Amino acid sequence: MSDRPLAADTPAPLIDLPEWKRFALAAQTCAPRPDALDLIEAPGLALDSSGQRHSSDLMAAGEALLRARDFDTQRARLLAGEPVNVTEGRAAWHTVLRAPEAPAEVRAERERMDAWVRRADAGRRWRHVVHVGIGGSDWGVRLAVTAFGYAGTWRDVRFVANIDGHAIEGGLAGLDPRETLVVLVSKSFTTAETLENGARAREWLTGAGLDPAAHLAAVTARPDRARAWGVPDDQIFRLWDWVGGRFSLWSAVSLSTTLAVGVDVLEGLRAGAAAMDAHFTQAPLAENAPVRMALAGVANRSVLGQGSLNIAPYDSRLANLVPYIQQLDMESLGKSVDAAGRPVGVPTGPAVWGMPGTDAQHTFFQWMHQGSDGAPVDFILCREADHHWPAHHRQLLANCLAQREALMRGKTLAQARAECLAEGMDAARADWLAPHRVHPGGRPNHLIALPRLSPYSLGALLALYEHRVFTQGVIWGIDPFDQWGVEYGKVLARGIVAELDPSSGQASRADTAAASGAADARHDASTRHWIERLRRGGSP
Ligand SMILES: O=P(O)(O)OC[C@H]1O[C@H](O)[C@H](O)[C@@H](O)[C@@H]1O
Repeated sequence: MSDRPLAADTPAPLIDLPEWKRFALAAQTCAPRPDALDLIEAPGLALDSSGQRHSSDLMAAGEALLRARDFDTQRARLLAGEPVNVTEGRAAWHTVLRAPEAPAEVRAERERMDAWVRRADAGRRWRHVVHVGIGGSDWGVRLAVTAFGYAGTWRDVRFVANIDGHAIEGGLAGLDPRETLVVLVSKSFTTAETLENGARAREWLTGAGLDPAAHLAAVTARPDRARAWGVPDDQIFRLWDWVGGRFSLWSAVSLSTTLAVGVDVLEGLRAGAAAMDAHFTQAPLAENAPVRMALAGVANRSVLGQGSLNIAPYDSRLANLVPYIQQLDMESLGKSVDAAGRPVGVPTGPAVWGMPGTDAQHTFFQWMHQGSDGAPVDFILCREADHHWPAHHRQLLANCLAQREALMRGKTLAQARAECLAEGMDAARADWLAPHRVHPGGRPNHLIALPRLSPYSLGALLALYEHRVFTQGVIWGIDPFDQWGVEYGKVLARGIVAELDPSSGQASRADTAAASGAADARHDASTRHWIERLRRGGSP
């Protein structure tokens, strides 16, 4: 960790800035204007912000706010690989992983992995791939494999993330160990879930009479640990400390993606993301897609009090986009203090949730239309489908546009009453039913349209979200690249694991405390109760 002084990275408190007050006032006093089309054509996608509040005054206030936050300098520091992750004193240089002119060591590792995969393909090796990793070492790969391998691939890829033993049991069930490659992905190579699940897979290989080393590959920033764990050097692929886990799919973390759907997919993802990086760097702020999404996100969350953000991809192949963005956004922006440790003073990152449409319409869209809170929505669609049923695609697109229009337009009491009367109800019944059919409308949204779901457009989409998250971090003044909150629970779990083990000394300490009636100061009464009870397993 660097001892770099914080001062250089410490912005002024947001709420003290006159630019913030101007932005907040402008956001409060303008309305969404869906009749004024507000469209940006960015690489790989088009962003329609017509469903967000917008006005020339709000845009000018947003630009002034970004200037006050020294946005140009912060963006340049991100892209130059400077230590923008202030609390951990390191860079977040994911953009270089997809840069055509990447440093030699990055290019060399890309080539080494591609060559390894091509050799495996040529030899038709590894009918089954078991990808073991969690969080940033999992979601990007799941997303890409589902997006491009949705119709099946000759290699069967399974994902094992959870420490729940059922996950690894199911992940290995029915596979032929002789045909199986187990890919362990862990930046730190210390993550308990990944190492435990990896150990079960290794036992499974040994139990089948195989040399596990021949069936293991690893992707990590700590090749020394992977080597000590038993992975041969030529099957260890590198990432670097200066890449955050949730920003790492551009690296060898996507080994399983390339085994499932080809090295070209990863190349396409990188090319789309690199094009979005160039757009983020060069486009004027008013036409800069990530910046516009960030300004809308800050207005919705910090000014208008919207507590969540719904992601609605109208493409079933993008089912894993929701957890991917959940981690990207919530691990990055789920913080309440700025880089100097002061309260930000306004609500920061929203809860991110969602589900592909049209499933979502039959699950929670009722709440979006008429619930007391509602949520801003990012609608995502692909103009062209890759199947052969155009009528399905027309219905899918129609549903997306209709839901969006209903959320924007709403329906007044007078309209609802007139509708009831037109359906033949008498006036008394129309008066009674009409309030149930009112929609407030005015729900903020973006529409993001990809030409089709290509690796290029998906890469651009993911980079759009990465830069949106970064820009919101700059405005709020928080470090979007650390995740201290994840640590606390991990540390407590380590202690409780030992206490749950009936053979451990720690557990007997809890027993003794319970037997003597003395409170065990390490836990509250309820946690202590459950440790005791769960230690006994199924017995009463
Ligand atoms: O890749 P690893 O070191 O195994 O880490 C896996 C995951 O661990 C934690 O949950 C972090 O909060 C994530 O950001 C990270 O992606």
